[in-house]
Amino acid sequence: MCGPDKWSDNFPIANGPRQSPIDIVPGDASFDGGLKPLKLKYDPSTCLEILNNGHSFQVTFVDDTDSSTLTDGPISGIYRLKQFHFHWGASDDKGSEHTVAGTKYPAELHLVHWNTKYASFGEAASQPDGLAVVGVFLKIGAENANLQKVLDVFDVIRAKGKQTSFANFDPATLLPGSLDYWTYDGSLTTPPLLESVTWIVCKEPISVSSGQMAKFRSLLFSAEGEPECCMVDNYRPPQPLKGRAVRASFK
Ligand SMILES: C[C@H](CNC(=O)c1ccc(S(N)(=O)=O)cc1)Cn1ccc2ccccc21
Ligand SMILES: [Zn+2]
Repeated sequence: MCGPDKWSDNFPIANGPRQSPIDIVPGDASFDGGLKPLKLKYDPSTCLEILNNGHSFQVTFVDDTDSSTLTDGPISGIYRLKQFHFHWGASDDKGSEHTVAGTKYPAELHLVHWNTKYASFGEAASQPDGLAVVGVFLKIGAENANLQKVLDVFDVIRAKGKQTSFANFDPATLLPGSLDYWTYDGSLTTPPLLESVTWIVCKEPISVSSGQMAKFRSLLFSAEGEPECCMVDNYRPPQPLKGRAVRASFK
């Protein structure tokens, strides 16, 4: 498996100056009163499909209009929602990409948005201000009924390459009550590891039950007809901060 340790062979940017994820140390983050509250406006009718892409599962959205957008927060302009996906572990003690003072969460949600000053996601993905990803930690607790709507279609997308239509899902139902956040300049956490992401990591986690985490682990990295390989530990470990500032939207 070409795990994270091998990525620098093919993607030298893996050792670049603004790689993600990072360990967020709350005491080292500087409160910035100039940061605006996040403004997330999502239209469930833009939800299109859900697919197993072999390294996670993702829910993709129609992004040819400003129906589902991220504005304000640390960014300027309008960023459109392209997709959301998750990262998780083989057990409940690991799985998130960002960590908080060394604490790993069992999973992390990423809502991926692209800057509409560029013509498309693909073009934006190679620009330093091209993408904005909202990260939300998942913490073991009560069953999450909104998340369950996504898990209920896993049987149809169990193997790599499988996809199915997925309509009228409102990603706002996966957001925590508080949208307090940390923000820093970073990258995609999977190859091509492009340094084009303004990261916006929510301080408050959402809940997931242990049984629901087991459902995540029922997905496969492998395609149909291949030896079954459980989709687990699809997270990149924290990368060097290299002098970057992490700002907090809250005191
Ligand atoms: C970079 C793209 C594939 N990667 C991603 O989209 C991606 C998004 C978010 C993360 S994370 N874990 O940091 O949130 C990681 C990878 C390939 N690609 C290149 C051009 C392009 C055009 C349309 C669709 C995909 C395209
Ligand atoms: Zn991700």
